[in-house]
Parts: sequence; C-alpha cells; structure tokens
Amino acid sequence: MVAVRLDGVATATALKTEIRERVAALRERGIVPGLGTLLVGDDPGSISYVAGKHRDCAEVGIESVRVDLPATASEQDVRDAIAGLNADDSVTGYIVQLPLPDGIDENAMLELIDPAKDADGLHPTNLGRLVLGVEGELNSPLPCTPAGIVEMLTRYGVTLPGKHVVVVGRGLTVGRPLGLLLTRKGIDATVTLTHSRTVDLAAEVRRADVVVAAVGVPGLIQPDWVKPGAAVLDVGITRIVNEETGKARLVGDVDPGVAEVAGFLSPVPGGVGPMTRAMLLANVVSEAERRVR
Ligand SMILES: Nc1nc(=O)c2c([nH]1)NC[C@@H]1CN(c3ccc(C(=O)N[C@@H](CCC(=O)O)C(=O)O)cc3)C=[N+]21
Repeated sequence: MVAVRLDGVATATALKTEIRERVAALRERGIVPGLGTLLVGDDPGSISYVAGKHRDCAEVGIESVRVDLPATASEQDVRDAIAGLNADDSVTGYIVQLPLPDGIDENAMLELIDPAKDADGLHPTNLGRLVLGVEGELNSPLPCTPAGIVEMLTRYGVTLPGKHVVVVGRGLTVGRPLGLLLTRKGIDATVTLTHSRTVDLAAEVRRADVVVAAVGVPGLIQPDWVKPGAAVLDVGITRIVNEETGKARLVGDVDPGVAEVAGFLSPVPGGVGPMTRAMLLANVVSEAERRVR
C-alpha cells in the first residue's frame, strides 16, 4: 500500500482528549453540556450511529438525552419531539437523525430545530451562516462531516489553499455543505461538485488533488480515476448484511485498489465516520461555551 492512511479513529481520539478538557472546564463553572438525539424508525445503520454518539458523549463527560420514536410516528409526533428538545434545558444541542421515514417532510423538520441548539449545523439559519462565512460571536455550528474532513486533512498536513477538490455527491449532510466550506476564505480550495448527472465523472476525478466520495455507491471510485499522489477520502457507507451470519459489513465508495495510487486515503470504516462523531461533540461543547461568554 502506497497511500498514507488518514486514521479517523486516532485523529478523533486526539480531538476527544481536547474536548474532554473543555467539558471539564465547563463543569467546573457548573455547566454540563448535553447532546440530544431524535431517532425515528428502525433503520439498522441509524440505530448503530445513534448508539455510537451516546457512547462518545459518555467518554468525554457530555450528558446525553435520547428520544426514539417508532417508524409509525406521525409528522406531528416528530414536531412534538423537536419542540420537547428545544424546551429541554439539559439539552445544549441535538440532532435529528436522517433520513426520516417516508412521508415526513425532512426540510420542514430541520426548520423547527432551534438554531442555537442545532448540533448538526443543518438548520437554514446555520447553513446561511456557512454561506455568509460568519465568524466570531455568532460563530455557528458547521455540518459535522465537512468539518471533520477539513480537520483531518489539516492534522495530516494536507494543505487546501489553491488545491482542486472534486466532491462526488451533493447531499445535504456532506457534499453540498462541504463545497461551501472548502471555498470559504481561509480554506481557499477550488471545488468541483459532481453528482449523478455529471458527464464523465472519471475525467473530473482525474483532475483532483483531493477526492471526497460521498454517494453510497460501493467501489465507485476506481484506481485509474485517481491522480497519483492525490488524497482520497471515502465517505460512502453501504451496509452489506451477510445472509447466513446476519452480520453487517461496511463498504465505502472507493475501490480498495485506490490505495496503490493515492498519496493519502481515508478508509471506511475508520476514517471520516469517527471524525463526524467527534465534530458533533465539538459542536455541542462550542455551543455550551458560547452561552457562558
Ligand atoms: N442528522 C444527521 N447527522 C448525521 O451526521 C448523520 C445523519 N443524520 N444520518 C446518517 C449519517 C451517517 N453518519 C455517520 C456517522 C458516523 C459513522 C461512523 O462512525 N462510522 C464508523 C463505523 C460505525 C459502524 O460500525 O457502524 C466508521 O466509519 O468507522 C458513520 C455514519 C452520520 N450521519
């Protein structure tokens, strides 16, 4: 293997050490940060991620509040649960786990989140602040996966100013906000945001210094699509369940052969996923810190 492995587990562990210290400082002042999660339905992936988030909280001293609704919940049930989290003083920030079941208007639900409690940075106000590049007092939470990607590249010394980043996928939680973040002043990448209607995706990817694949198509990114030495970050997660054992295996969007061509590779599992979870904790702690300033 040629590529340097971008180790999300090790990087997230380092971040969590810093977060634990910030939580301890808050607790000394009598402030206990709390993360809420709202999970609707029984998607196995979502159940596993939400469980992981609560374990992470326990590790760093953040309290957590878990609200689970059945797949049969109505939109009104979801509205009520969001109103409950907005009103709960023990919840500093919370997430509404996506996707929501069919028939529930996801965008309408995201709009109901109190922007000051939006741990995912997906409320329109916070997405707007991402576009505006608001810093300082109003500093708003950044979407966790894009923030985790930038943090990981920074910690491995992969510089972004002037680099050409090809983002594959335009979804709400990764591709679209990542494009906005990477082109901000101070990060200064040049971004090509590709999607399912892009003509000749391979040709676009070949021009990239950094490739971020976030579509959920197993093995999409082929070794001969990658410029030698490029940094490749795999964000796609597809769960493949073994019929006999019932065990799930996680497969990314990047063909394993890419490791022979790339300069850096963030794998699935063990790459961007753990970083996403660490950035969620960081958003909650930042929110608690903002409130005492
Ligand atoms: N409102 C909302 N915010 C999200 O941030 C959000 C969401 N909805 N819906 C689903 C996606 C997916 N997501 C993951 C986070 C961590 C791992 C993760 O830690 N993965 C581990 C493996 C975990 C396992 O074994 O299942 C890894 O890649 O190494 C994966 C996926 C957050 N998402």
